[in-house]
Amino acid sequence: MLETIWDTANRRQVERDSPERAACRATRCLPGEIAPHVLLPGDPGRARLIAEQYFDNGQLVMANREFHSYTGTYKGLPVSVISTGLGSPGAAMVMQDLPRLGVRAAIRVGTCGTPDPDLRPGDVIVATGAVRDEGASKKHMPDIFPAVPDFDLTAALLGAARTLTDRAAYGLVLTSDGFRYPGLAEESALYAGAGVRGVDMECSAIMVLGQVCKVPSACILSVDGHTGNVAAGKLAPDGEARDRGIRTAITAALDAFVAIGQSHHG
Ligand SMILES: O=P(O)(O)O[C@H]1O[C@H](CO)[C@@H](O)[C@H]1O
Ligand SMILES: O=c1cc[nH]c(=O)[nH]1
Repeated sequence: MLETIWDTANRRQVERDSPERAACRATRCLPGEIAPHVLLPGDPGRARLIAEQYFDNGQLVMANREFHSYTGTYKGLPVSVISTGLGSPGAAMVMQDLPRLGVRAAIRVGTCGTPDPDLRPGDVIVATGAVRDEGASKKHMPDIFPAVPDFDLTAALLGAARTLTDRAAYGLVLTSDGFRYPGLAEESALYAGAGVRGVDMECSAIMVLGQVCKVPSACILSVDGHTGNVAAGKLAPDGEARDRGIRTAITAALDAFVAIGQSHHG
C-alpha cells in the first residue's frame, strides 16, 4: 500500500479542498509535489500501477476525482504520473495545471483502437499529430490550429520504443469525444486513408494544450483492438495484448525522459 507523500517526505499537510490546492483545480497538487517529467495515463488504475511497479519510492501525492497523482524516481530521475480520466475535458484541465507545477515534459501513455489492418493488439503507436474531433481543445484554440506533439520529445519516445520492440509504429491519431458512435466505421476508414493509425479520446487535447500551456508533450498508445470491431458492437479489448503494449509504452516513455532529462537540469 502506498503512503501519501507528506506522511513520509516531510511535506506540509494541506487539505484537498483548501484554496491553495484549488489553484490546480484538477490535480489539487502543490508546486514541489510533482516532478518536471510526468506520465499521463487516462486510467487512475494505470497511474497506480506505474507508481507501484515502475517508480522507486513511488508515493501517492493527491487523489481528486479521476485525477490521481504519484511521485517517485526512475533510474534516479524524479518522475510523476497523473491520470487524466476518460475524455478530453479532464485531460485539458490536467494540462492547465502543469505549468504551475513546474512540469517541463509530459507523455500520455494510453490505449487506442486502430483502423489499420497492419497493426495488431499490443503494438504501440507514437503519435505524430492528431485529428481534433473533440470539443475541449477548441475552447483554447480555433480548430484551424494543428494538434502536434513536441518534436524532440516525440523523437526520443520513438527511439526508446524502437529499442524495446519491433512493433513500434508512428502516425496520426483520431481523437474523438465518442468511443462507439454511428459514424465510427466510416470516419476511421476515411482518416485511415490519410495516415490515421490510432483512435483515442485525449491525444489532440494534450497536444493543443501542450502548445498553449508551453509544456512539451507527446503521446504513445497501446493498441487494444480494431475499430471495426468496436463499430460492430464487439467491445471486448484484447486485454492481454493491450497490457503488454502498455508495459512497452510506459518503459519507452520513462526511458525517453531519462534520455532528455539531462537537458532539463540546471
Ligand atoms: O486507456 P486510456 O488512456 O484511458 O485511453 C483510452 O481508453 C479510454 C476508452 O476506453 C479513453 O480514455 C481512451 O482514450
Ligand atoms: O478510444 C479508444 C480507446 C481504446 N480503444 C478504442 O477502440 N478506442
